[in-house]
Formats: sequence, C-alpha cells, structure tokens
Amino acid sequence: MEEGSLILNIVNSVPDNDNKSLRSQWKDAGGSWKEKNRIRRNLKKTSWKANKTEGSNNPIATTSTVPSPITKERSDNKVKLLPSTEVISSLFTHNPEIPHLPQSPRDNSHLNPSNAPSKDALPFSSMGLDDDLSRHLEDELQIRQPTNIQSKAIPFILASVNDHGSHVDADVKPADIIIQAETGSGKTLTYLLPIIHCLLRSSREASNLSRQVNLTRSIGTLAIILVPTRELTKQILSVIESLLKKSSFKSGQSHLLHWLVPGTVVGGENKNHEKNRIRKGINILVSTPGRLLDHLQNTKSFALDSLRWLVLDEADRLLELGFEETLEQIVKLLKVRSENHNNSPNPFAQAPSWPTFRRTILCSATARDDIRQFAGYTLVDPVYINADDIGSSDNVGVKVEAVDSSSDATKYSTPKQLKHKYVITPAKLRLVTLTAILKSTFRTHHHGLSTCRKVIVFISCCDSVDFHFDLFANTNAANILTPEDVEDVQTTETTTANIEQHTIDYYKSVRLVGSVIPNIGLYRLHGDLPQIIRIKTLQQFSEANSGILFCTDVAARGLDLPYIEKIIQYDPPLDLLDYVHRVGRTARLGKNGESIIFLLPSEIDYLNVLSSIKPEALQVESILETLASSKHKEYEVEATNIQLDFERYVLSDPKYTELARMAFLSHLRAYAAHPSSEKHIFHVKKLHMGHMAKSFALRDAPSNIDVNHKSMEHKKRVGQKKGKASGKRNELDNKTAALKTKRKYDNSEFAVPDLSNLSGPTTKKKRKK
Ligand SMILES: Nc1ncnc2c1ncn2[C@@H]1O[C@H](COP(=O)(O)OP(=O)(O)OP(=O)(O)O)[C@@H](O)[C@H]1O
Repeated sequence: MEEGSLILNIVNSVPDNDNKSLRSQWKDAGGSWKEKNRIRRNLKKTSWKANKTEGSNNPIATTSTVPSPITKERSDNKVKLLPSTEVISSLFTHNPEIPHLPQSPRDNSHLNPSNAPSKDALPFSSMGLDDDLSRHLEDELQIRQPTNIQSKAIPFILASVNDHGSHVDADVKPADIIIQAETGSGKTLTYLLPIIHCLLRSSREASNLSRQVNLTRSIGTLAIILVPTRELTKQILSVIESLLKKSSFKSGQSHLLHWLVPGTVVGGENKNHEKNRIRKGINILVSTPGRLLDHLQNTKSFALDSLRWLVLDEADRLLELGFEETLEQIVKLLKVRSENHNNSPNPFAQAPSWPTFRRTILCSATARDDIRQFAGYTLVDPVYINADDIGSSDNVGVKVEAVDSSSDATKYSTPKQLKHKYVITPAKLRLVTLTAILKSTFRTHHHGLSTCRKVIVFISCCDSVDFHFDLFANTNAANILTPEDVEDVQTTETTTANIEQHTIDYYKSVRLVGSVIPNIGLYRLHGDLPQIIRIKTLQQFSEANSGILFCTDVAARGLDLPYIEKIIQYDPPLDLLDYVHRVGRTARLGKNGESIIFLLPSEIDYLNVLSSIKPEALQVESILETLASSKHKEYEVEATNIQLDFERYVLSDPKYTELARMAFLSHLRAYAAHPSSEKHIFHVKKLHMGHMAKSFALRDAPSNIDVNHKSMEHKKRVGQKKGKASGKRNELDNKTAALKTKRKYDNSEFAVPDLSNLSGPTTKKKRKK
C-alpha cells in the first residue's frame, strides 16, 4: 500500500444495510458531538469488519481514495496512517460538544418592513421642498414616497432653516440635529434634500434680487459631509450629483445650480490635486476626517466663511476612538477659519432662505452613548429625531436622554423584515460550512428557485480576506491569476517596483471566478488594497448580477449595494454596533434579507449579547447536508473532499501556504482585539489552535507554524511601498499603536496586540513550558 492516498473517517464508509440503525442513531444524536463520535466509533469498528470481509466492496476505496501531494510531504508525523495504505482526515472527530439551545426566534413574519417608503406619507412635494427639486426626485430618480425618517426629519429641518415653516413650535429655535434611523432607510436624502433645497432657493432669491449677482464656485465651501470611509465619500458624491442633474429643472432655471461644484477629499488621493480643487472651490465637500483636518491645517485657500452645513454621517463611527480627537480639532478649526475669512462678499446675504448660522447634523443607524457627550461640546441646542419620535428641549442632555437612546431596542434596532440567524460551528468545520452555505445559496439561484443574487462575507482582518478570496478562486481551478484577471493599476502612490510579481498581481485582482462556487464572481474589499482597486471592486460588485464579496468592516458602514440578499458574519464583530451595520447591507428600503453569524461552541455566550436581536438557530449538520450531491452520498464525504481540496491547494505552493499562515496569525490577532467586556466569550486561550488551523486549510498544529518573521517583514515592506496612506496593515504590527487604538482612519482593520500573547493552551510549546 502506498503512502500517497487518503481514506475518510466517516459514517459513509460503512455498507448501508449493516449500519442502518447506527446511522440513524448518529443522525438523531442532536447537537452532541461526543454522542455522535461514540456512535461513529462503533460504526468504524463495523466498517473495519466490513472491510476485512468485503475487501474492495467498501465504498471508501472507490469514492474517497485520492492521490495526495500532501501526504508525501507530511507523511512523517502529520498524517496518521492506517494499517491500510490510507490516511484519516479527521474533520468530524474530536469536535467540541454543541450545547443544545432552546429556540427563541423572533417572529417577524407579520411585521411590515420598517425602512420602506410609506404609502400613507405625504409626498415630497407636500413637505415644503422646492417644486423643481421634488419634480426631479419623482421624474428623474423615481423617488416618490418618503420613508418614515424622511417624513419626519425633512419638514422639520426645512422649517428650522426658513422662517415660514409650520412644523416647529414658535418657541423652539432648533439648530443642530441628531438623526437616528435604521440602516437602509434613506438617511442620505434626509439630510441632502434640505441642503440642496436651501441652495436652490437661495440662488433663486439672490438672482431675483439682483440680476448682477455672480454665483460662482469661488464662493467656497457651503456644506461639508464627513464620513468614515473612502467608499462612502464616492457613494455620497454620486447621490449629490444625481440630485444636481439639471434635466428636470424648469428651463431657464438650470443656471441656479450649474455653478455648484460637489467634490471629495479623501485619504489616499493626491493632496496637491485636492488643494487646487479646493482653491477653485468645492461647494459641497464630502470627506473623511483625517484628510479634512489636513486641509484645514495646511490649505490656506480653503474658503469657509459661507459654510452653513456640517454633516457627520455614520456619526457614532466617527466618534469612535481615533476619530474623536480629529473631530474636536475639525470643529475648532472650522470655527476659527470661518471667523478669519469673513471679508469676501456673500451673494446670498440678502436671500431670505439663506441660513444665518452654521448647522450641524449627526446621522447614524445606531446611537452611541458618547453622542450625548459630543453633542454637549459641539452641537447647539440639538434636537433628536428618529423614525418614531421627535423630541426637543432647550437642554442638550435632557433632549437626547428624553428619547432613551441608551435602550438596546433603540441602539441596536435593525430593519424588522431582516431575518437573523446563527450557526454554532466547531472550528474544524468552519470552512466547509461556509462553503456549504455559499454553494447552496447560488445553487438554488441557478435553478431559478431563489432570488438570491449577492452575498457579503464579513471577515475580521485583511490577511484573512485575501486568503479566502484566493482560496475560493483558485482551489481546484486552473485560473491562478491570468493577466485578464488583473486590472491595470497605475496610481501615483502605489509603487510596485521591486515587489515580487505574485504580490503585485495579487493586489491588482478585482474579480475572480473559481470552481468551488462555479460561475459566481468573487470580490474582496479591505483597507489595505490600493485605492483604485477598492473603487473598481465596489463598482464591479455593485453592477454585477451575482457575486460574493469577502470584506472587513470597511464595507460595514453606509454602503448601498443593490441585491444583497445575505450577510454572512464569518467572524463575529468587535462591537454590537458593527453587527447592526454589517447586517444593514441587506434588507434595505423595505426589501427582504437574511444574516447568518458563525459562532464557535466556546462562543455560545455571545447569544446573550445578541439577546435584543433574537437570532434563530441553524444546525450545522443541516447546512452540511446540502453538500451531498445525491441521496446516496453522505455529506461527510463531500465535506471532507472539499476540505482536502482546500488543504491541497494551500500546500501546493509555499506562497499559498504563507498566505494561509498569515491569515491564521492575523485572525488570532484580530480575535485578541475583542473588548475586555467580551473576553469571557472571545479569548484566544479558549481556541483550539489545531482545529482553528484547519479552518485556514492548514494541516499543521499551530506549534508547527513558524511565525515567519522574514515574510512578515516582506509584507511590511510591501505595505510601505504601497503608499503611506494605504499601507495601514503595518500598523497592525506596531505594538504601541495597537494598544493605543482599536482602529485607524479610513481603515476598519483592527490594530491588535502583539503575537507573543497568542499561544493558546493547546500549543506544544506552551505545554512544554
Ligand atoms: N423615499 C425613497 N424612495 C425610494 N428610494 C429611496 C428613498 N429614499 C432613499 N432611497 C434609496 O434607498 C437607498 C438607501 O438609502 P441610504 O443609503 O440613504 O440609507 P441609509 O439610511 O443612509 O443607510 P445606512 O444606515 O446603511 O447608511 C438608496 O439607494 C437611496 O437612493
């Protein structure tokens, strides 16, 4: 018997009739892996008996014996050899028990979508919006009925801007506004429509008052919209551009808007080009905080004396550690800069609709407790508006507290029609369970039985996103990065010289198609990719009919991508707020959607954290059963084959092994970054390293995984060469930065503790000590 073949240690290995009762016992054994394994051991004994007596009739010998490039290399001590020529792959053995959990799904079947446009609401034209603007919304953009938050907030904001509003109590003069409403409920239009309305009205009034009035972009910046990610700046810019399209505006009136220039300034772009554009005038500016602060400090020609709007979209994210200080500085500098530049004539000075002071709007689907604190030092007489309540009072604290934003129901509210599910998966089965979900999702789609088109898989760190993207694209496939898959990338800040070719190609690929999930485009997005790739990825994924996006939390906030039917949280989020935003990429504007979160058996207490969400349990076996291609095949065979294919791919080239190892290590570092309040659930010491390695298609126990410092150094260098702004992965290795801050600007990668903390109790090194 040769060393180069594998045999599967699975129930299927037993002749059908002999083991019917044992097999059904195995299936009925509920969630207990211990119980299943006891039955499996009995089955195995019978199997060996059967093997002896029936010889080659054993189905294993025909169905599961596969040549393995692994075993030759690994046959010394890594692969357990049977008395026969074959090797056991232990995917289904020694898994921890899954506790039986009572089902408490929230029944949302009777609930109407909570973020859909409301048929009963007054149309936009009755809200006091400019006629041209409401006509443009209806005729050009097909936006007819407002959502709840739009119905409540738009009239309120309009009324607070101009004197003739009837929606505000005469005694109340609200200035700043906090808007909270579910994901996908149209918050962007909620703040943009009043701004555009105001500019349109003021332009009209100014030109009616004086025919000589000269409206040009050089008036400077009138509105600033701050967002946490680069992707969001582009998305919001395109909404502004669609609102400013002149086709629906009355003939002869288009000049009222044509002078308005919207634009973005974001990290990763050329600063000098931005300076030039700012000097010429960007009237509605969308920006990330770091780059805005930079221009406020260093761009002298930044004209801000006519600034009337400051919007903080995804405000609670902007207030997180790392952004908060920048925001404080921005607010201070805006005050100073607008006072210093008040000598240029304002053509709107006489227009009744022109606001007399600057207004700040905070906007988010979730409300952090420290919004109140921020409101205290930044906002003036703020009013809190959510889709259910409108509150107002003179005292900042009282006003926000009056709406009870601290209750879980308010803080973590998600669209009512969204179905939340979870699956408790032993570490060894994570990868095949993910594969099974993806396969079944797109299989039904191809038979026309499902409307499911796109899936987003959230993963905790860049390296792991890269690894999974590569793994699903190339396992079992011959299409390892052909030139056609590679975008022609030329950016000023991405120096690719001297970098190994594979790494270059690797960073350039936008969409790949593999054979694991056949015919479905695979995409990835994280903060460490060159900016051009990030933009192209979103563009292509947005336009595609189907696809899978592997991403970090850089895609969790605000992105409005069409036809996302399923969100998979392969790694749990660091914060429940992130959970809300991740799942919010589906079930938008009244559409249906589903989310599945993966948990390890050791993480079961996380269900307490999710108590206000009440997710429904999925059984891992039920998911894996979808892998069985026919009634006669057991899913364990299929699952094991898939796992072996992944493992073979990873071992087929040191580059891929290295990718898997990097992913594994970064995953552990990200895992270690869970907050202390969740350490009893997510602690690296609770992880079984060998099992975890399996979920990265690695056969080595972690003690055998050499932390290859050379290769990490190489990665660091690559990051540095990729440009100062985008090479944020380096920060993950910076211990000081890691301990100081959880996240960085424009990058939702987690800066996590240093590797020395990571050896789990199961590693051999640790045991020796
Ligand atoms: N009244 C409406 N009718 C139809 N479509 C609308 C309406 N309002 C907004 N939309 C569309 O709904 C989508 C979601 O809007 P938007 O991105 O503003 O949601 P959001 O509340 O900001 O979500 P998130 O909290 O995730 O950022 C967008 O495509 C937008 O064009």
